[in-house]
Amino acid sequence: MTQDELKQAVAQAAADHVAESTPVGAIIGVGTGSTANFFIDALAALKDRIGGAVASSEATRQRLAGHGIPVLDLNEVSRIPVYVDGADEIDDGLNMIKGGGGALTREKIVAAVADCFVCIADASKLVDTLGKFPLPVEVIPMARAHVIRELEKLGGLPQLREGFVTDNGNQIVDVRGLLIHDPKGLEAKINQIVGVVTNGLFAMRPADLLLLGTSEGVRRIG
Ligand SMILES: O=C[C@H](O)[C@H](O)[C@H](O)COP(=O)(O)O
Repeated sequence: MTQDELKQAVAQAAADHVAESTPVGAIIGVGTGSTANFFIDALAALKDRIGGAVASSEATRQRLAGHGIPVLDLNEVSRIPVYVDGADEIDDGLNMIKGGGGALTREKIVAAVADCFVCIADASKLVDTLGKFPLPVEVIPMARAHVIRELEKLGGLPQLREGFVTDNGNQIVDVRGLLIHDPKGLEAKINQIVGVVTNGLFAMRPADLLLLGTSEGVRRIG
């Protein structure tokens, strides 16, 4: 199977999970990226059953709207039973690195409101130790140089993502060369650097369920 076919299979499995596990009229949290895009396409078949969706990025908002799925502002929503999103890396404790597409902050906000985080990923994303994928950090532009110096002190090789602006008007610094043995501790430590909005470690709020696309079928972990 190709990587896209694996992504499509987990996206369909997530849409089936939404249909089975949420009440009619539920608001669904929707992530960002190529795997999440397959999920949005699968979710379109449920648009008369769900109450609408909360988007984790402008790109996702546009794709949902293109399918005629109502998109709600998070501030109008008190409960999201399920949030479905991809990941750049995930370990067997369901801690993740996210933000390859730069949407980490809004993703973390929607995930924080959701009762259940379902991660959808092809098998290449499952790793023993997080950190091979450069860790994205969203920074307030005027703090960029300060944050880069502080990230260097943590042992990483930070690099500005040139020409990229997040949906929040900020910049992304990608940190290479980290072997992350304590994802929760590092997530907290980086978030304490003044000028950091958030970083792409999702360890304080890991996924609850991983739907992993393999050539033998979709594996459920968690
Ligand atoms: O900012 C982007 C998100 O965190 C994505 O969920 C992540 O980068 C995975 O994207 P993809 O499904 O395209 O590999």
